[in-house]
Amino acid sequence: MELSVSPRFGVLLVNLGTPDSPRVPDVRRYLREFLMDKRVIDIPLLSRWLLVNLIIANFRAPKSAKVYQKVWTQEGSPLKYYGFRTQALLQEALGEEYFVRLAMRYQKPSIKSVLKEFEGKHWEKLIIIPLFPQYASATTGSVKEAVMKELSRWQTIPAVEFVQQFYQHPLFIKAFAELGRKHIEAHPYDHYLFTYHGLPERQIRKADKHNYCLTHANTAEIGCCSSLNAKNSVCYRSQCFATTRLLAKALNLPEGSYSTAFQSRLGKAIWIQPYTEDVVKKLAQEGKKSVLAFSPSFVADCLETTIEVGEEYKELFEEYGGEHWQLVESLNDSPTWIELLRQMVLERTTKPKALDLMLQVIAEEKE
Ligand SMILES: C=CC1=C(C)c2cc3[nH]c(cc4nc(cc5[nH]c(cc1n2)c(C)c5CCC(=O)O)C(CCC(=O)O)=C4C)c(C)c3C=C
Ligand SMILES: [Fe+2]
Ligand SMILES: [Fe+2]
Repeated sequence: MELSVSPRFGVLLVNLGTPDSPRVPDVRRYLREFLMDKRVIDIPLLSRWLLVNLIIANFRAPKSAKVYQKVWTQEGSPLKYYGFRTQALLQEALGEEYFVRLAMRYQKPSIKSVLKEFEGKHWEKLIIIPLFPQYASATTGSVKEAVMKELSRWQTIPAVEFVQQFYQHPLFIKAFAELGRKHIEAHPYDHYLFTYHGLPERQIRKADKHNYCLTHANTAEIGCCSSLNAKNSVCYRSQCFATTRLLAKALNLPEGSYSTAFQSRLGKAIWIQPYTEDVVKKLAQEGKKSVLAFSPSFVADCLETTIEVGEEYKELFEEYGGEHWQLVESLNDSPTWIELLRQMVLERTTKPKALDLMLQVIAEEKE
């Protein structure tokens, strides 16, 4: 979209990133950059370097490349394709007072290169939106660190606001509920599964300044995450359970008909539980025949949704006796998702309506 007036506000959307192509060297380069991030693999530098450059680069990269080949489309990586669609649709929705760009935390387009487009212009404010609904140091935290590092080099640093999380924003819940409802209306399901990207338990404990999280004897049970409170509001696992509760409510799912689980474990450390793999097997063994699976830690379809949830867990479910498995597509370029982004920007760049009203009343009283 051509902008005819100078925009007042900059909007930077940042997603995780994806390889340039599904070829092994590109996947290796992507995994190296991603997993050398100390917020992602939070172990000492030497151990991380050895793990990434010896094990991951040689053994994981060729395996991951095969999976990337499956998810790749004519438009390339879905994560990038939907990222650019979102950028264009949000630019259109916000209009010429806003300048919207997409960057990736790893690989291209890099945060550094995209912020160059913003540098040296007069901004009333920059709004940075890490595209992760639930906060984790490995994702949102890492984006914030990388953006702050770049901005710190600017001569004039404008007002900047980061979106910290949106796991309970009414429009986020509405957007996923709308997508799920279409499937529910078309087919009855025995069970609903909400499967989120996992995290090492160690990272949850590090973020927990109250020694509150994961103190339950059986960390596979909901335990500390059964409700949100002042002690666990920064806990990624708690935020995921909160998203599940809100979606279950929006969709009128009866208590007991839905579960929360965590996928995509990497390495030997203990990750947050229950693991999706175990839950899928258990559901099939209990005699559940049809499952509708949501993946609400992702805002765009990617390897982790299309292949891991849509294909691998489906196969596992069928292997253990399940019959019908359906993945709910991600937000991708859905109108409610674009509206959520627009609202999150407007909430930070326009005066609240109540304030406008108050100012109007004061002005009228003076007259
Ligand atoms: C939704 C938020 C995400 C969190 C939290 C997260 C943590 C995390 N991830 C890894 C390791 C891998 N993740 C991979 C892919 C991947 N991860 C996310 C999102 C989160 N990761 C997305 C959106 C994707 C897909 C990217 C795409 O191009 O489609 C991969 C690469 C794929 C593979 O080889 O399996 C790895 C590896 C860790 C270690 C971690 C937390 C510490
Ligand atoms: Fe990941
Ligand atoms: Fe917690």
